[in-house]
Amino acid sequence: MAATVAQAFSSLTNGTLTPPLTPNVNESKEISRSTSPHPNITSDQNLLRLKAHLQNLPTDLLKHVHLSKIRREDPALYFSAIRDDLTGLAPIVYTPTVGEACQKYSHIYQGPEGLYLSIDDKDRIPEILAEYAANLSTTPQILVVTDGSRILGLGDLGIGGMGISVGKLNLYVAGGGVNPHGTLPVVLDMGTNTESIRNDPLYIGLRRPRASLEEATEFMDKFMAAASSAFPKAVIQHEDFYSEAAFAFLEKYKNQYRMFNDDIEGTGSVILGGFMAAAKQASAASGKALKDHRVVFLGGGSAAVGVAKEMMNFFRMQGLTEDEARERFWLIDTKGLITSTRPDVVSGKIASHKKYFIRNDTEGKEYPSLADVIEFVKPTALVGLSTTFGAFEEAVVRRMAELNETPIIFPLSNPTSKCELSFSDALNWTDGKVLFASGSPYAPIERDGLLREPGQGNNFLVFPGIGFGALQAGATQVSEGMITASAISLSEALNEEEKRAGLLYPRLDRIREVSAKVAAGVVKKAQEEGLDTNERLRGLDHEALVKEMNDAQWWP
Ligand SMILES: NC(=O)c1ccc[n+]([C@@H]2O[C@H](COP(=O)([O-])OP(=O)(O)OC[C@H]3O[C@@H](n4cnc5c(N)ncnc54)[C@H](O)[C@@H]3O)[C@@H](O)[C@H]2O)c1
Ligand SMILES: O=C(O)C[C@H](O)C(=O)O
Ligand SMILES: [Mg+2]
Repeated sequence: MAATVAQAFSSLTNGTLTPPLTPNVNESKEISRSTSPHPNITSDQNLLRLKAHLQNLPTDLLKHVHLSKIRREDPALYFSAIRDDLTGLAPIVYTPTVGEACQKYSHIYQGPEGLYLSIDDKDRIPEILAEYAANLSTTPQILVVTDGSRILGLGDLGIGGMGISVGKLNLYVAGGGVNPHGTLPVVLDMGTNTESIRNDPLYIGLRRPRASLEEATEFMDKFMAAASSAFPKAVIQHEDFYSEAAFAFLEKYKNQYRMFNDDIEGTGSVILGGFMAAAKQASAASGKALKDHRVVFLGGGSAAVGVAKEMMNFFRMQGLTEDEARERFWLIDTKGLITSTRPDVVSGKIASHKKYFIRNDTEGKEYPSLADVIEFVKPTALVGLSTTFGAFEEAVVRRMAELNETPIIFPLSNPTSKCELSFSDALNWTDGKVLFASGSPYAPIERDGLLREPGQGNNFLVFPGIGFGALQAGATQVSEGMITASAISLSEALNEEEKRAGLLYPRLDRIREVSAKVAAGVVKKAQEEGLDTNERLRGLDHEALVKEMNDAQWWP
């Protein structure tokens, strides 16, 4: 049985040429008489029908599946629905439902959604991509590529990772204004280490253990070279690679191709942006200097290390040196606080990406639990990137509220089933004092007659602007400076009303405006660093650049 099903889908994992997310679609507003069952059906009516149908579907996954079908058949209709209700539909087309869709990818599969490349075809990648490019009538501008090895906090989902590439590109279009015809989701199928997936008769990916990092790098080298040659102007976003591979690929390709890693750099940017607002509010309440904030991280993977490194810029902006800025951070992984005296550190077995944040000032004492570390550090901020549901327990959260007038608590793991702390517990256990942002969305809560709105510290607030800005600038690279510029632009995008309401991030219904500002910041920095090639945008001031970005956005 398994073999038959695998054979039936073998074309998928054989570098089959599949159309991009939304190929060659007729975008005319009225349906033509020849194809419509009735000449009076209008696009407005179709939109109303879609909204009504979605309301009648009982689960978020069914809504996700239905919307995926609409996206393939009629992208203008799909993106019109999202335009009208991004706040309501983002949780369906993106985090958290996209996580479940990736887990069940082979079960809900309705047809190809992008480019599926198999490691078995690694020697043919240049030909496959060249042929693919030759058959397209529109040129991809943004590629989101994953190997499915670490999808959100859900582990190795193999070819199911395609769902996340598609989900990210949905946000590029809806939030960033990229033309859907210019988006290309890619999954690199290198096997999966999740045995239950390999043994699932419906699984459409390669039934082999995941390739080693060495083999994967050989494949990636070919993919990056071939993709950059087939689509020379495109921006390539790396997504949800397991941490070791994520860092290895970023380091290898960063200066060579127009690429960035969303989990390391996009997340770094969005959390730096939110922390700038939170630290300001916390310092105003406590009188503590901005440079004296102390940040504890639960998690030592690509997201935690990427965010901590990017957040160091906050302290450098306060005048601290690199070493002084680094000393503001304490990282905890499954073995406890990362100290120079911990056995895996002493033996050199610790993963190389964690080494930068080893604490040298613990005098031989170890701090195995989060509660121990909180007592030792007395932090002002607590960040969760640990993939562990409920890891911010009541005692820890209450202690944060005792130590701080307004504790900053960011449980950022996705999806909701992996989140370290819910918004309601955060409010209850801090007596409403918390400055809160989570990776997956929570609904606002009324408390003491006030509507408390949680922040959503998710990289979707910046990656559309980073990619779009890099594209518009014709940037040759996506530099660290451009990433930091995106965070600063995000923090400056809060409007007066949002500031008065104490929000850490702009509201989602303004995402197009925010993305244009983020993109403008990215373009400006590319120009300053001499990485831009679009001469037309040179010499424009910030306002003019924002207008250019707005004008360049695609609307359904
Ligand atoms: N909000 C966002 O925008 C955003 C962006 C990127 C990643 N994330 C989320 O961050 C999470 C981590 O991603 P990653 O790539 O770093 O994954 P990872 O698996 O590489 O890292 C997880 C880290 O957490 C540590 N850990 C696990 N359980 C722990 C526990 N109980 N106590 C202490 N440490 C523990 C592990 O040792 C590891 O260092 C995922 O859930 C992902 O969805 C969120
Ligand atoms: O996909 C998301 O929602 C954010 C992030 O990229 C993640 O990996 O969790
Ligand atoms: Mg991700």
